Amino acid sequence: MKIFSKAQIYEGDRLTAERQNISSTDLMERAGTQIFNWMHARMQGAQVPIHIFCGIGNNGGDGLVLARHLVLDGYNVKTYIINYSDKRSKDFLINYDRIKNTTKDWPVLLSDAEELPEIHPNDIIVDAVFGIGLNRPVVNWVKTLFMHFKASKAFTLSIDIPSGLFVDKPVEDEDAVVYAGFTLSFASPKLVFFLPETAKYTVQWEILDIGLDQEYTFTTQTETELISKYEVLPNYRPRDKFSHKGQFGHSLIIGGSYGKIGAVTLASKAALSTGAGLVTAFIPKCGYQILQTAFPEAMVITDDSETTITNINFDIEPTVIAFGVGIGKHVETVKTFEAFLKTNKAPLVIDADGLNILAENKGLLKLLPPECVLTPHPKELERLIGAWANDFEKLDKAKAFAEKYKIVLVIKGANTITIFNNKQFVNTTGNPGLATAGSGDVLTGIITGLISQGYHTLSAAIFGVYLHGKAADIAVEDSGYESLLATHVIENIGKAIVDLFAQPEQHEAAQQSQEN
Ligand SMILES: NC(=O)C1=CN([C@@H]2O[C@H](COP(=O)(O)OP(=O)(O)OC[C@H]3O[C@@H](n4cnc5c(N)ncnc54)[C@H](OP(=O)(O)O)[C@@H]3O)[C@@H](O)[C@H]2O)[C@@H](O)CC1
Ligand SMILES: [K+]
Repeated sequence: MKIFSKAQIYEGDRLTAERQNISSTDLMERAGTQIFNWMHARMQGAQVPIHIFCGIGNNGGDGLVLARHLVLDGYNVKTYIINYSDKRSKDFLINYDRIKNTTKDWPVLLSDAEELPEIHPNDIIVDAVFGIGLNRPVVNWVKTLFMHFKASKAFTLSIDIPSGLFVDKPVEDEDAVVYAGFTLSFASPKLVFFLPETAKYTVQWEILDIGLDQEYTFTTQTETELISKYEVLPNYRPRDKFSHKGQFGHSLIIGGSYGKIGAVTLASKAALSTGAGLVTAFIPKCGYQILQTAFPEAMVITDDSETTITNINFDIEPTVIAFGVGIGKHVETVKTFEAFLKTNKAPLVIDADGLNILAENKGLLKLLPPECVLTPHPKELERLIGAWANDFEKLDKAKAFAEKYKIVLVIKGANTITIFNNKQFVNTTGNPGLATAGSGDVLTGIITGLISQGYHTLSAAIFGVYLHGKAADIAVEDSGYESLLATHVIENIGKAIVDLFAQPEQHEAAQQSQEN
């Protein structure tokens, strides 16, 4: 799913009105009506007190449309205007008149924090104070109002975006943002729903289709894409009946050190479980028996050293090489890595201490093969690109770094973001269970296994991150978050692949067609 920028959303709204020959007021009516339908389907007329807080721009206008429909349908509604500015938008004013004329229900005007209404924990708050038009910090009394929402413990439904959250800037004051239980967003989710510092402002989100011009939404290129099943499926490479293991490549996993042979075992298992034709592990001598016993499907080549990697030397022709899991940073390891990079021609996936070696020897970066995959977690990323002040600066620096060295950068996190060529792909699968030992090794193996069978490194990174998260999502159904082991993720890669082709259950299908 595309994530549109603020400018693209405004342009989409404008073009839609123009091409469909409707007014912006009609589009607002659609938006507000969609929210009403969503609430009505869930509330079925329940008389829970609903407090609707409307700003004076178009987000507030959406709130007024919703309020009008709820009042006309007999809901228990109280509407407030948050009078933070005199610059009321045209469509706000039209809907302000409409609610007064059709319902005789005059909204309450709030201009300071003295007169805040009482809100009970079982009430519902609808937050239509600011939308994507927020462009500066909110004034103090509005901040107090947002804190009042939070303190009430009432369920909060935000329209389009939690008020106080910028679309394209970091939050400076955490109290000046609404904490939403649910956000109903128009046209596309906002990038901030997925970034570590701002994801917490909405527990859940859903997209409401307001019928934006289809040609515009299909043809517009976005900097950010949200990755779910429907984005990875078209890139899936089906196998034909007469395929043989020679077609799926040979993965070489270079890594391990004394006490860390498990990392290579996990990565090797994951590569083969994702479909690599053959897997060879290149490990220190001490790991020979361990690996052959723990994972007989893999072949093993040993280094000259008993405990570390000191001399990368093999006579096979791997399709892809993974470097770094469990490897350590021994000076001999660094030396042999440099020598290896100078002659290597195979696609490369680098993880763990492989990344730390790069960070400590930045001269090696220019030796990386084109479109090399790097999979740092935030600490490893910081060592590579330096510290950042906020998520936006992090993404900017990461994009510049990826561009400079022409690499595919996989930033691991709750919503892993893959960066290549100034585009960012935000993953949607995965869960807190993945915060466990070895889960990164498994991801390295999955990505390697995909490249091995012919996926382009970028597709392999995006698809691999998706599969890794999905396998974990399936696994936690049995294990719960706490008991999830990296091994369980490997065991469920197959189910994650099968799930790509699962037909949705009937109720899911109905919901999807409603959403589309
Ligand atoms: N476009 C369409 O057709 C559709 C749009 N839709 C809806 O419109 C929403 C966007 O509406 P919007 O552009 O009117 O902005 P909104 O967020 O309501 O803010 C209002 C104004 O407040 C101002 N302002 C900013 N920061 C401020 C601050 N800290 N303190 C005080 N004032 C501040 C700033 O104006 P300024 O003062 O800078 O001129 C801003 O313009 C969008 O999220 C969606 O819900 C849907 O109906 C679908 C159709
Ligand atoms: K809002």
